[in-house]
Amino acid sequence: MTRQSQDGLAQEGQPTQQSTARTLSVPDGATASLLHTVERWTAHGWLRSLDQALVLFLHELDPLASPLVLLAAALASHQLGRGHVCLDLQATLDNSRFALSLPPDTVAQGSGATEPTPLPLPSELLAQVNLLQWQSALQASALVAAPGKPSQGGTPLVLQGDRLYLRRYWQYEQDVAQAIGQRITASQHLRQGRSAAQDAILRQALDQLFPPAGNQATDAPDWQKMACALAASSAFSIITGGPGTGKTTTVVKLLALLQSMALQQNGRPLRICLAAPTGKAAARLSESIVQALQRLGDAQLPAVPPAPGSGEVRSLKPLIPSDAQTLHRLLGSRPDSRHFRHDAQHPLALDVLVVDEASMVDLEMMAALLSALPAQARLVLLGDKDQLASVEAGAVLGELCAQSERGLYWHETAQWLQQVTGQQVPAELQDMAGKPLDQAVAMLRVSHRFHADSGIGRLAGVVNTGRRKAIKPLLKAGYPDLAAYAVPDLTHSSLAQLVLDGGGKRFVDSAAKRDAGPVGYGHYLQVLREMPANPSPEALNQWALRLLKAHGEFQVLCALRSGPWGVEGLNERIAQLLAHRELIAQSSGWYAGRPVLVTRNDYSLKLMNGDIGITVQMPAGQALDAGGASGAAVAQGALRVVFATSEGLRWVLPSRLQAVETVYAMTIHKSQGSEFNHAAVVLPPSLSPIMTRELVYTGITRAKRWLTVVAGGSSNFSVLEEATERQVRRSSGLRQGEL
Ligand SMILES: Nc1ncnc2c1ncn2[C@@H]1O[C@H](COP(=O)(O)OP(=O)(O)OP(=O)(O)O)[C@@H](O)[C@H]1O
Repeated sequence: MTRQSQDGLAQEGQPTQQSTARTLSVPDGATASLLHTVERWTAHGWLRSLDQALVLFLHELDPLASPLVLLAAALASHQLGRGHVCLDLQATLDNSRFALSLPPDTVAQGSGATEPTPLPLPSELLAQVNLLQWQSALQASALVAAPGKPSQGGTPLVLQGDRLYLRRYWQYEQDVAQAIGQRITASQHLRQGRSAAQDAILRQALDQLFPPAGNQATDAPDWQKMACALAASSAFSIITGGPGTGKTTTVVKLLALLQSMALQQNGRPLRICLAAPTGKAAARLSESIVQALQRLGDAQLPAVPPAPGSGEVRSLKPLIPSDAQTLHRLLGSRPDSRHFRHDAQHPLALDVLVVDEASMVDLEMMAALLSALPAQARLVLLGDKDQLASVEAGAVLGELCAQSERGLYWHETAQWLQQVTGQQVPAELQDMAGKPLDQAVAMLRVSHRFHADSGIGRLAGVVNTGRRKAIKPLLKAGYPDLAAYAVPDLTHSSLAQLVLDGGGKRFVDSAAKRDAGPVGYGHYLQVLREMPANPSPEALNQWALRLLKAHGEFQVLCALRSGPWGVEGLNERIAQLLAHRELIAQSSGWYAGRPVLVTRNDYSLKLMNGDIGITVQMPAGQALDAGGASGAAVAQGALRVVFATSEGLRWVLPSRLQAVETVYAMTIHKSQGSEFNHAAVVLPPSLSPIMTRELVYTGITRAKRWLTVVAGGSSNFSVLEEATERQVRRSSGLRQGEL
């Protein structure tokens, strides 16, 4: 039972000796009660040990700290584990039932039924507390720094309005806001100081790069052209948009534009770097840049002056790099340290940095990146603001783009865009209440990948705008690229069909039933059997590339890790199924055909978190080193796992792979930054806290050509409908200031 303490926080029965013994001093009744509750929450897995350790540390630092402060600290730390940068006090009071990450049914039942005193919930503890009381307790605490208090440089907690931070995260947020703010201010001065002659040159280059063909028929403004103009005139810019809206196409044109301007101005090309948060995303960016460069006709490229000392006409294309690297590699990560080789004292040597899949960049990484960026360098972030936020705390891109649907362009921004692009910003996207940041964000609004009759594009749009009622009719409408069906249990034949041959018969499109249709895992396992006899190293490498490509054609995605409909259950079931069909020799351990996902960067093996490899049985005497060149001969039948990395193929001994898992099924979280010709999103029978609009949208948009949506159990897609209504709002204060 809970009763009330003097400071308004409800308390439970007396603590055990064990809990008080952990603290340095003997706490008073209310504090002891809170410490006891925190201990029990941790024991039940409602809090992390890390959260409890923080509370004990704070109590040691200040034995007089109010239980309200200790509770706030526990919840703030817990929120970090859920991706929130801070604890939003008001939101917690409004919805204190969900202050801990418990499935709602566990909350309702409590879990202390078998214990002497029922386990109190945060909602019970906070029942009599209001925002003012909580803020006052925090303001008064020696552990908390807050505006208006005398300097409290070293306090572990910081209160900013109704947001409580652990100091480190408050600092990251300050640093990020300040660094972006500085770049935006510099850009405003830059744009204001532009001469009419400079704008005329810019307009000419933009007209050349963006010939008017595509958009004339629709009267829609050419957002790619406007995005390019905004980014070309800003030290910081964001180009956001859904799949296939042309982010890479635009950035390649931007880089061509920036190089041509640099060559005109001082004869020297810019040092450009491309990066992404994961190895997979970096590889995909490289691929997309190469393709976008191929599509860019020479006639579209602005003229550049001849190289000094030679009369030769220079081409811009070689000056646009296509090799992207991970952010960790760019910044120079060090083993066992959260500090990078590059920081404010050792800045990166570059003039332009393009970061793709920026929605996956967490706050700490963004702070590190901005601090290592030289003041004069330009930063361009690319990403889809509606995708899942980073695994670690923060939702930087989402927050910076929070207003991008509404544009909020100032009149002067719209006027300047009209002047240099000839494009009109629609009146409804102009608003003098916009902030400086809004002037640096461009949202691409037309998908060029999905046709008007594409089910994938429509489903993504319906989910993204929360139109729950439109989902089922859309799934049943017979779109050629979309199949949706229920699978009552994991042994059902339709799941087997999907996994083996892609379930082409389920698609309306007749092409889907022919060779060019969607494939399942049977496809790459067939290629596996086609290893050439006695191959030369080159022939083996060619075959391995074909194998990896075939594997990338299809992927089963799911929301959860554990349970029968999670990665664990599906991996086991799919492996059994393939073994039963004799497509693989066994369903556990290491065997030819086992696809594995790297779950941690391994710099010695040059493998990145997210890389996928296939286990293969080597031909007799084949001599290959890890890089695919000739090396020590391997015994007949020895297993190697082959990976395609940015530096070519790598052949690795299974025993050297420390952090890998089988990847017949992959969580949607892990799939971010990847795309598959055919993606099958398998939904669990019931809703779990992890299932949100962002998760489902991210899953759907992994499919490039074919999408299968499987409703597990008897849910009949209600899980999809319900998840669509749940949007993640990560607490943070990035947009609270002048940004
Ligand atoms: N203005 C345009 N007109 C016609 N097609 C376009 C246009 N812009 C891009 N495309 C085409 O759309 C496809 C996707 O373009 P791009 O790769 O640039 O998009 P993206 O937003 O980077 O996609 P992703 O979702 O892979 O990140 C490409 O095939 C490209 O040729």
